[in-house]
Amino acid sequence: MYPDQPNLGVDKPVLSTIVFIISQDGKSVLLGKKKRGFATGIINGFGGKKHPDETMAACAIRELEEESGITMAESDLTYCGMIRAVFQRPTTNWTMEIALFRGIFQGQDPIESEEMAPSWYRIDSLPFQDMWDDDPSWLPGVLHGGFVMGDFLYVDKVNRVIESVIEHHNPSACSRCIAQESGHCPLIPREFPTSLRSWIGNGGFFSQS
Ligand SMILES: Nc1[nH]c(=O)nc2c1ncn2[C@H]1C[C@H](O)[C@@H](COP(=O)(O)OP(=O)(O)OP(=O)(O)O)O1
Repeated sequence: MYPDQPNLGVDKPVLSTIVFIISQDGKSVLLGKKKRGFATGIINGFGGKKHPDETMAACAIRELEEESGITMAESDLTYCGMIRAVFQRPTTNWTMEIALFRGIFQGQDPIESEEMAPSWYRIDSLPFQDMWDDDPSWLPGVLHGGFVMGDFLYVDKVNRVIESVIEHHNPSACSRCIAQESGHCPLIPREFPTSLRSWIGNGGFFSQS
């Protein structure tokens, strides 16, 4: 689960992106199974680490094309939130901050890359058993047009969230939250856990804004 460089993300968060391409009927999403490197075997949208000289949106466009062959303009993507994953390690933790984007499929079929094997999945039956542990708590909302900000603390070397806090800015878009009139995701604690704050360290995208 860890990237090759053990010190990456320790002093300041690794900034990265994910793009979710949604079918024109709104019922399916294009995802890819990671074939190599960090998080091999995990199914996710297309994305990766931001280069120093680019914006998050430019990174999203570049990574989408590198991993799926699909070309899109920045204006075709909608920014739909940010999640932060803190990975707990015995002596140091490291952090990844991930900007989320949504786009509508424009007819260009994806091509398998050396990094990702793309497939369409129905939004009402996403393959959560093979996805990141945080995804069930926010991805349905984002795929239905919502906006999310979330923090997740991961246990050492395991794809398992041990603490989290999440805010759906458009709670009506998330079916899990519709079930709870409060508008809060039932999967996460209502109060921001102070213990999670202490794991976050030196801040990054969130603290810059
Ligand atoms: N907790 C998490 N939940 C989630 O949904 N996606 C996560 C996640 N933690 C990381 N990711 C995603 C964000 C990003 O799209 C991807 C990590 O990017 P990679 O390490 O694959 O970057 P690159 O494609 O730049 O890799 P290299 O070219 O191998 O350096 O994993």
